[in-house]
Amino acid sequence: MPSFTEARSIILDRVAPLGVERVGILEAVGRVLAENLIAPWEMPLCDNSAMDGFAVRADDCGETPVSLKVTGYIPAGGRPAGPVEPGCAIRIMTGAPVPSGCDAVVPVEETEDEGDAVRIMATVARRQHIRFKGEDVATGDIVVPRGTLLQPPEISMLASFGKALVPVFRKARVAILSTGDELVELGESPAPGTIINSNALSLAAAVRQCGAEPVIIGIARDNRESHREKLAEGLKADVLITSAGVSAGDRDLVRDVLAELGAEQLFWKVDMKPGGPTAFSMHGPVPVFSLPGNPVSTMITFEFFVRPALLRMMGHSRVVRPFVKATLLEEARKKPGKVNFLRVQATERDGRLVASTAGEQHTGILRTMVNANALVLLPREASVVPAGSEVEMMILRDDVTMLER
Ligand SMILES: Nc1nc2c(c(=O)[nH]1)N[C@H]1C(S)=C(S)[C@@H](COP(=O)(O)OP(=O)(O)OC[C@H]3O[C@@H](n4cnc5c(N)ncnc54)[C@H](O)[C@@H]3O)O[C@H]1N2
Ligand code: MOO
Repeated sequence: MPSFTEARSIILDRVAPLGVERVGILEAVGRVLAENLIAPWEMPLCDNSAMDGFAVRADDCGETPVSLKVTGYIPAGGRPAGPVEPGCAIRIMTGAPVPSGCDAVVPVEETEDEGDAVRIMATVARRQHIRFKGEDVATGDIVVPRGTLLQPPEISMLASFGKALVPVFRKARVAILSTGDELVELGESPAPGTIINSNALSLAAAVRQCGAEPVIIGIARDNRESHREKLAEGLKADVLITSAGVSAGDRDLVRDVLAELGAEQLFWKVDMKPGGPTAFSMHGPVPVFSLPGNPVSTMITFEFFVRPALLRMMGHSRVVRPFVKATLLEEARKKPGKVNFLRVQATERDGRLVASTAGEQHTGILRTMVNANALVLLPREASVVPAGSEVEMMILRDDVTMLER
């Protein structure tokens, strides 16, 4: 039986980035750039002022205070002005091209207005307050490499070079199939013995959170025909996720029917709890994740196995949530023989991460998952992990280290 890291490696060895598509620049946020952005021109395009003030010749300002005749004005967006005569200055705004002959800009705060002239009060160094042509980016520089996750700074760079359409890795289309005769759809009333198909929604939410596109294809009932029909439909997507029907029950048909449809099973059962009965197979290029049906197990196995795969398929290079060190605040107990993941509430206390249990840890308890923001790894052979132990913890929610104000 593979460990969860071995199982994840088996998956990641089998998946690769999908194709490339061009999307509008704002649609590209959160996506991964599929081609290097090479600067088609330099930036800035000309020497320009970094301050509102006066463009001067530094040589005229050897001894300050000194008065210079103001012979012109260049606003931002103004045209580059001709050479400036010795003893003269040009009023200039931030971003405006520095006129030829000038080699420094004096901020307005360091001057006094004298009508037709300006009095320069502070000392002036050559090159001060000028943004030089090409100092940011040279023509031909790779300014955003292929594989970069696009965030506002990269969007700024793309926009600066006129890229309205951006090549990004395609979104994965992820089919989500629930299985089981006990399931009813959201909107129907549950009765004893039935259960609302919440896994389809939690999985769709998780898929969407990864930036992929969920396609909920409904419920396969507990017979071979229904499984065959629904699984075949799901296999048309880039990825198929099923929930339930993978443990030892006599109606657990998912793996069987997948094999019948030609899928190659790469593992079934992982050394972890929750999530033990997870199976993974490939049907041609389509990865198929068969997740256990307990809603908690479904979400946890999505985190460990599906999320990294979807991210890789969409071009991300950082695909695995890390484990960080934390101090466990209460004793945890378990049966030896399997790695367990304890659902915890993580917080930062005096600069250290601490974890306390998020509630009853039975896999059937959904509320504990709602209360949790992290998982603590309890090692395979441990039976008691004492309070105060340093443990490995995986943070699941992005706001854990944000401050409440
Ligand atoms: N004899 C054994 N029994 C079980 C084992 C085992 O190893 N031997 N493993 C247990 C573990 S661990 C888990 S996890 C579950 C996983 O079983 P399945 O994946 O086959 O899922 P089901 O038994 O069909 O359902 C489990 C549970 O989840 C509920 N469920 C199912 N689908 C949904 C859905 N779409 N939305 C919400 N809830 C769902 C279902 O009603 C059950 O309560 O097996 C143990 N048994
Ligand atoms: O592995 Mo099951 O997912 O423990 O409840």
